[in-house]
Order: sequence, then structure tokens, then C-alpha cells
Amino acid sequence: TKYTVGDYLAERLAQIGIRHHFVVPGDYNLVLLDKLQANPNLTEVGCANELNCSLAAEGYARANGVSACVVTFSVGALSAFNGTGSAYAENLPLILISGSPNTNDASQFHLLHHTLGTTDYSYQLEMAKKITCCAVAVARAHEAPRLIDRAIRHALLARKPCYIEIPTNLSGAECVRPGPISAVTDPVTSDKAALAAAANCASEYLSGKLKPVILVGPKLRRAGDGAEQALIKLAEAMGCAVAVQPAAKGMFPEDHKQFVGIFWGTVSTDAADSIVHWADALLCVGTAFTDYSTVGWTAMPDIPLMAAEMDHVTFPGAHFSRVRLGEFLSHLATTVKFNNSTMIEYNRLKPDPVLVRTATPSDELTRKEISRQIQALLDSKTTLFVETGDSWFNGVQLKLPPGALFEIEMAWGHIGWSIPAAFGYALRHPDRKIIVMVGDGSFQVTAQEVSQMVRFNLPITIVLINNRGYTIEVEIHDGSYNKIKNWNYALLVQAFNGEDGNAKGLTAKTAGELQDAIKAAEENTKGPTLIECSIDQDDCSRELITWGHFVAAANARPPRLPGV
Ligand SMILES: C/C(NCc1cnc(C)nc1N)=C(/S)[C@H](O)COP(=O)(O)OP(=O)(O)O
Ligand SMILES: [Mg+2]
Repeated sequence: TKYTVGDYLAERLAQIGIRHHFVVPGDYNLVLLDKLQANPNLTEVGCANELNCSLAAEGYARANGVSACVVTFSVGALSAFNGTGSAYAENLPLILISGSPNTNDASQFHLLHHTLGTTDYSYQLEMAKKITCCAVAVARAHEAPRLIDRAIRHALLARKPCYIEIPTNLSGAECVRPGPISAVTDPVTSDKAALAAAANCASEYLSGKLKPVILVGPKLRRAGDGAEQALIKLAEAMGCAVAVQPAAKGMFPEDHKQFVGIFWGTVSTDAADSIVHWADALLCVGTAFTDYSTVGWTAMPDIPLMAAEMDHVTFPGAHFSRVRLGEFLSHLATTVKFNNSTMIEYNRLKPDPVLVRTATPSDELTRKEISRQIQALLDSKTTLFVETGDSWFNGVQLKLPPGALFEIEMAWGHIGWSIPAAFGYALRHPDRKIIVMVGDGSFQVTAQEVSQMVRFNLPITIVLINNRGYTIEVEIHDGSYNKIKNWNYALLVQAFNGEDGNAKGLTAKTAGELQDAIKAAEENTKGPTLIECSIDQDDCSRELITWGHFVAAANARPPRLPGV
């Protein structure tokens, strides 16, 4: 049988380590889906809609390093653009693949379904160029290898999504077999001279400082090439305090003796903000200072920063291009001077552990009791997903035991992300115990994907916090629009079982009911268990209220008058 464009794409996806590809079929991509399905290394994963498909691929990329989402033209791709935007903001190489019209239609000025009703079908590629690091449209079969290889290589190197458009009549067209995969995957290493200069210059700069602190950001993990291990080596070579941004929680071990908490301004944990503000040198590793991570700009560090990024290093008086993060951290670990002054000071000021009260079983359920019971669940096999909402604040406050992992989507912040993302992640990590903390508002956005968890028998535990609406928004700026129609969430999940599913839908209104529901969830190994926890609508974290106040103030800054 002839080797085709679809076979080429399938082989490249398998060669870069993809084992599941997320799809929603449409007549523009059916032949392509057949070719992908024909590759023995790929398992096709159907999703209920393209938003969820792209968010499932985003979650898969967190676990696997790279993912693929295959949709149909316009009606599919425009929804998948949302998860693609998430992958862009969260630095994940998601490969978005869309079927497109037959190559003969444009020149015949045909009006087509799934288009805007004009004879110009180029709008989708143009839109994709804005939200990916490389967007290509295959117009003739012989250019497929060059374009597919280029898009995938760009995505892998930039840790950003890419876009590949394949016309419905080209997926089955003749194509040559791919050359060595190293041409696509070979990493760009640091320039040797720049690496040495950067490490020497940085250790020189640090030796002149009295109180250095390391601040870890979300791009540390995304940089790959052993950057997380290299950071631990560097931290131990310096002996200094290590604080972590909320979106990077779990990227530095929280049981490490140099971990000083989550730096999030006034809503930091463990007084991390005190030691960060005490520092006279802040080595920022893959950090992202956004309005949300700086609490409406109130927590922007006010000393000159050292920034070690995925592919460059910059600090007062110096900039070094083409220096890979992992290599830089490893190299700096060998040249930097030991200086644990900030650890000594931190051990003086760190707060004593707080006593968390255990509710009695008949107590009405509260947010604090939910957190206490989830804390008790975390172990070395757990991956905790926290959804946009008060779950961010409740999740960030939890302590991660050795080996526990944490996933958050703080840059893009799409409510509902956690359900498809946890589903995609779970397919890649069936070995891990996945717990999702999600609010009622978020759950309503992407609830359909629980049915995929049922289909694949994934024992994901969904802790749904039902506080009757959009509480984050209430705290930022309240209005009628923050109210939502309440669902019977437990019953809904049972409906996803159809005739053969193993999902469980439970409700918990007291501490004891939650304890029992968690036990039932742990025993349900053949499907997802949703526990609907009802709490008072104003039972939210103090951190949310404080953070919401400053974020609202930042949103409300008056427009700058011209010439002011
Ligand atoms: C509506 C919105 N954000 C705006 C928004 C709107 N649309 C999308 C896709 N993403 C968004 N973040 C947010 S954070 C809600 O408070 C979430 O409500 P819920 O899931 O119920 O969580 P909390 O009650 O803890 O806030
Ligand atoms: Mg809510």
C-alpha cells in the first residue's frame, strides 16, 4: 500500500513520543484520522467537543512533554484555538492539526460548509499564526514532509504550540517516508562561550551580595533538559532560601530544607514574602511576573532581578543569549560561592506550623475541612489539579509530600480546564492518583469530559466545591452575572455512565460525609468519582479576598490621559 501524508504525520507524532492523540472527527479530517489510527504506536482518544479536546491535549502535554489535537476545519479549529492559547501561555508544545477544504475548491470559487461562506479559506491559518510559534498549511503533498517537520521542530524547541493544516484530499496522497527523527528533535544546546561567561559573570555578581534568594517560576519545568534537577544542585551549592511562584508549585520539592514557601505577595505561604523582600539578590528561574502572580502588581520585587530563562540569562550589567536553562544552572552550581545567610534568617522568622482543627463528623462542611481532608490524601503518587477559582488558593496552601505533583493553569486561566486536562494527563500517567479541585462554575464549562474518564475507566477523584456561583468574581467585583443555575452534579455524573460506566457521583454536606465519600472514591478503581461538596457561598479563603481586592484595583486603574 502507498505511503501517504497522513502516514508521515502519524509516524512523526509517534517518533516524538506521542502515544495518544485527541480528536473530534469532521468530514475534512476523516481520512487523516484513519491514517493516524493505522499507526500502531498511536491510540485515538475521542472527545466530546474541540474545546475539551484541546484542553485534554494541553493536560497530556503537561505529562508527556508534547501532544496532538486533531480537529475539523473552522467549527472544530476555532474551539480548539482556546486550548491552543492555553498551551501558548503555559509553554506547552501542543500540535494542533486541522483538516481543511479540498485543494481544488479555492480555484473553483466554491462556497463550502464549515467556512465563513466566502471563497477565501485562509482565515484559519492567519488566526493560527497569532497563537502558535509556527503555523503551516500543506497545499501540495510533496511539501508535507518539510512543513510537518518544521512545525513540530519549532514547537519542541520553543515549548509553544504549532499548527498544521492538511486538506481533506491530501491526507491520503502519496508521500515519501520520513528521514531521521533527530533532524526534528535534536535540541539546541548552549553556546559554550556564552554558557561559561554567563556562569562566571553570575557567580561574580552573586559573590558581591549578602542575602541571595532563588525564586522558582513555571518555566523551570517547561525548559526540560534536567533543569529541575540542576536547580536543586544549584540551590544546595548556594545554601540559600528557595521560594516558588504559585504557578510553579511542586517544581521544587516542598520537603527540601531550603524550601521557604510560595511567594505570592500578601497571599504568600510560610512568610516566603518576608525573606524575598529581605534579599539583596533575587535569582529568578523561569519566573512569570503577571498581574495575578504579583497580586495586582503589589508584589513586584523592587530590587534588580537576575533572570535565568529557557534560552538566555540576564542580570544587572549583563545579558547572555543562547544559554539553556538546565545547562546554566548546572554550570553555575560549580562556580557559585556558598552563602546561606537567607536560610539562617528564614529559620529565625519562619512561622510555627498552624494547628488545623479537625471537624467532628456531624459538622457542616467548610472549605477548611475540605482542604484538611484533601491534605491527608496527598502522597508520592498524587497529582493534584487545581482549577481557576478559590481552588487556586486552597490548593496552593496545601503541603506537597515528596513525589506529589501539582498542576495549575494560572497564565491562561480558563475555567473548566482541569476536567479535560486531568483526563488527558491521566491517560499518560495511569500510575498516578489524580485529584481535581474544581468549583461549580468551572465544572459547568467542560463537564462532558467526565464521560471520557468513564470511557477509559480512569479512577480520577473530582472534588467539586459547590459554593453556588463564581465566587472569585464575586470577590473581585460582584453582580448578577456571578450567579449560576445549580445542577445536581452527583446525578449528572451517573448519567455519564450510560449502560456500562463505573462513575460514582456522591454528595457531602458534613465532614463525616466527605470522609465517607473520599473512602468510596479510593475504592472506585474503575472509574471517576465526583464528590459534590456544598459550602456556604461566602466560605472562601482569606487569600482570595485579599488577592481579589488588589486585582480589582489593578483592573480599575484609570486610563492614562494623552500627554500625561
Ligand atoms: C467566571 C470566572 N472567571 C472568568 C472566566 C470566564 N470564562 C472563562 C473561559 N474563564 C474564566 N476565567 C471564575 S474564576 C469563576 O469565579 C469560577 O467559578 P467557580 O469554578 O465556581 O470557582 P469559585 O466559586 O471558587 O470562584
Ligand atoms: Mg463556585
